[in-house]
Amino acid sequence: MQSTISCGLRQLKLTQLPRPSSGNLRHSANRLFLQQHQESAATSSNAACASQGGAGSGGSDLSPPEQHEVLEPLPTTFPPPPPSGSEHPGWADDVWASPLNISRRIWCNRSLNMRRIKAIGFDMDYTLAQYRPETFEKLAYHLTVDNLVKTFGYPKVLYDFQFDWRYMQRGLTIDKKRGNILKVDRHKYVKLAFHGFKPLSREERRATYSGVEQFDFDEPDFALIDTLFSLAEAHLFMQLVELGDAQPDAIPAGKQPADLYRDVRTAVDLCHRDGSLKRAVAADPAKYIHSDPRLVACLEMLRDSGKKLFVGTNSLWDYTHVVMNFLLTGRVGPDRNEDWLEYFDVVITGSGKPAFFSQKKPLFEVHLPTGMLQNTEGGNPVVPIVDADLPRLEYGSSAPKGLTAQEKGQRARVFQGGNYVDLHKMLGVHAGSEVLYIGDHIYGDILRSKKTLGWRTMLVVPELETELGTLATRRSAMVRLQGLRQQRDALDDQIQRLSWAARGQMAGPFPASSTESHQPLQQQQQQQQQRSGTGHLQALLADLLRQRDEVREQHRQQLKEHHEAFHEVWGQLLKTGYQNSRFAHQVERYACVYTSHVSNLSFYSPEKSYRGRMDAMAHEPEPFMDNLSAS
Ligand SMILES: Nc1nc2c(ncn2[C@@H]2O[C@H](COP(=O)(O)O)[C@@H](O)[C@H]2O)c(=O)[nH]1
Ligand SMILES: [Mg+2]
Repeated sequence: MQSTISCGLRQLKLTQLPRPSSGNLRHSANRLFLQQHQESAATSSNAACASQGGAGSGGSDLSPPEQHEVLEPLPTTFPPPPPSGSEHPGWADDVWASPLNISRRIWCNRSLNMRRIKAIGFDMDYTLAQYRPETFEKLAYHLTVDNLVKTFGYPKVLYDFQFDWRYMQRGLTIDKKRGNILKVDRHKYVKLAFHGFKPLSREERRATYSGVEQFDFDEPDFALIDTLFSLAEAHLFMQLVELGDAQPDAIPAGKQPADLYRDVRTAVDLCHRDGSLKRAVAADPAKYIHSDPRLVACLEMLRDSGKKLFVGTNSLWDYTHVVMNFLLTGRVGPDRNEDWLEYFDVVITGSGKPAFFSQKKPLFEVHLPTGMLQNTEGGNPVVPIVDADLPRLEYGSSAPKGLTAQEKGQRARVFQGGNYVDLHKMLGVHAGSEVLYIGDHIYGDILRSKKTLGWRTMLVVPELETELGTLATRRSAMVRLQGLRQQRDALDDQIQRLSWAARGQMAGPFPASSTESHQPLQQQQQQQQQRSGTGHLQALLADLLRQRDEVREQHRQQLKEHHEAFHEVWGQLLKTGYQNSRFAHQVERYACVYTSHVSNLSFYSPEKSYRGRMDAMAHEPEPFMDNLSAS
C-alpha cells in the first residue's frame, strides 16, 4: 500500500506504515469500551479538574481548555490500543495453558523472579497511560509552534507546517549543532543520517561521524529521542532546520541549528508546564489516551499476590488524578473520585525523576480535597506551627508503615516529591532488588533506577506490538537474508584468501624473470605450470568477485526492503542495518524485561520467574530467531 505523509516542507512516501497487527475483535471491543467512555466524557466535558498548582514538570491549571484546535481523527492508531478484556482468558480457562499471543509477551533480558519482588512501581505517562500520538502529540506539536511564534518571535509561516507523528522513531539521536538526525548502532556507528529531511550520502556521513573525532552522541551536543514525548519536538526541529536552509530570512536572524533546538525544547517544556496540554486532556481524556480494559485486572492480580503497588510519576496530583480516573474507573469531569487510589499503596506525584533515585528531596503529603501540600520528614508529618487554616492529616503512630494502604479497599496516600529513601521506608523494602519499576523512559525511569538503586526494571515499548506483528510476517525473508549474508561472507572470505595467495605467487618466481632462459629445463617447466596456475587463479578470482557483487547487491536490496517493511525511513526500531540499534543496546543493558503494554503482566502468573535467553558468543552456533517461537 502506498500512502503519503507530509513532513512539512517535503512529502514522504511510505509503502507500509506501522499499524496495529491484531484482528477486528480487539478493535470492536475497544470501540465499545471507548464509546462508553466517550459518552460519559461528552456529558462532562466542561468539568474542570481542581487546580493544585505547585512546582514540577506537570504544573498546571486544569480548568476547561481555551479553544484549541479541533484535530481530525486519523484512521490508524499508534501506538496500537492495548489488549481488550475479551482477549483475556479467565482464571480457570484452559486458554491459560496455551501459548501467548506474541505481541502480548514479556521479553526477558535478565532473569527476574517475581517471587522476590515485594513492591511494583508504575510510571504513569506513556506507561500506564498510552497516549494517542495522532491527537496528543499533534496537540503538543501545535502548542509548541504557537509558543515559538508568540513567545520566541518565529514567523507565522510555522503555522503552515504539518506534523506527521509517524515520521520520527524513538531511539534516534539529534545532532543539535549540525541540524542532523541519526540512527546509530550499538557500536556508535552512524548508519543513517538526515539533515532536516535530506539524507546524507555515505561519504558525508563518514566524513562527519567516522573521522578522527570520536562522538559519544550524548548531551550537550546530542539529544536522544528516548521517550515518545520527544517525537513532536524532533520533527519540528528538522522542519526548522530545513526552513533555515531553504529560506535563511524566515528564521530569526543569526540562529544556528543548536539555537533552533534550544528554542524548540523550551517551547515544548512550556506547553507541558503552562497547563495548555493538560487542560485539553482533562476535558476529553478518551480523545488523547487509549483506555486499557486489562489494567484493573492486572493491578488487582498483582495486589492479590501480596505485592505493594505504587505510582511514581513526574506529573502532579491534579493531572495524575485526571489520568488515573480515566484509566481505572472511566470517570471524567465532575464524576472523578478517589476510588482509583484503592489499587495502590502509595502514590508519589511530582517525583522529579531521575533525581528521585539519587537525591534527597523533601517529601510532601498532598491533601486531596484541596490539593495543598503538607510537609513531611522521611514520611512523618511535620506539624505546622500555625495550622488553623491548614488541613490536618491523620497519621498513624508508626509513620512509614501507616503511610501505605494496609488493606485492600484502603486508599493510597498521595505524596509529592521525596526520594527513594522515603519510598523504601514506606514500602518496607530493604534492597533495591525487591522493587520492580515499570516505565517508558529508558533513561529517566529505567537506566537511572537500575544503575543507582539496583531496582529491577520493566520497559514499556508500545511500538513493539506493531514491530512484532511485522516481524512475524518477515520470517522467510529473514531466513533468506541470513542465507544471503552467509553466502556473501563466505565469498568474501574465499576472495580475500585467494587474493592473498595470488599476491604471494606474483611476488615469487612469477612473472618470468630475465634470467629465465639460463635456468635448467626442469625449473622452467615448473614456472610455466605456475604461470598457467596463476591464470586459472585469476579467472577464479574474477568469477568469485562477480558472484560476490551479485550476492552483495541482493543482500543490500533485501535488507533495505526488510527495514522498509517496518518504517520507510528508519527501519526496524531495535536494529540498525543488521546490528542492534543504540536504543536496543540500552534496552538490553538496562531493562530486565520489556513489553508492549503494562497490562501484559496480567497474562502471566504474578509469581513467574522470567528467564533470559542463553548468552551466545560469536563462536557459538546461532540460536536462529528463537525469540519468534519461544513463549
Ligand atoms: N516540563 C516538562 N514536562 C514534560 C516534558 N515532557 C514530558 N513532560 C511531563 O512529564 C511528565 C511525565 O510523567 P511520567 O509519569 O512519565 O513520570 C508528564 O506530566 C509530562 O507532561 C517536558 O519537555 N517538559
Ligand atoms: Mg512516563
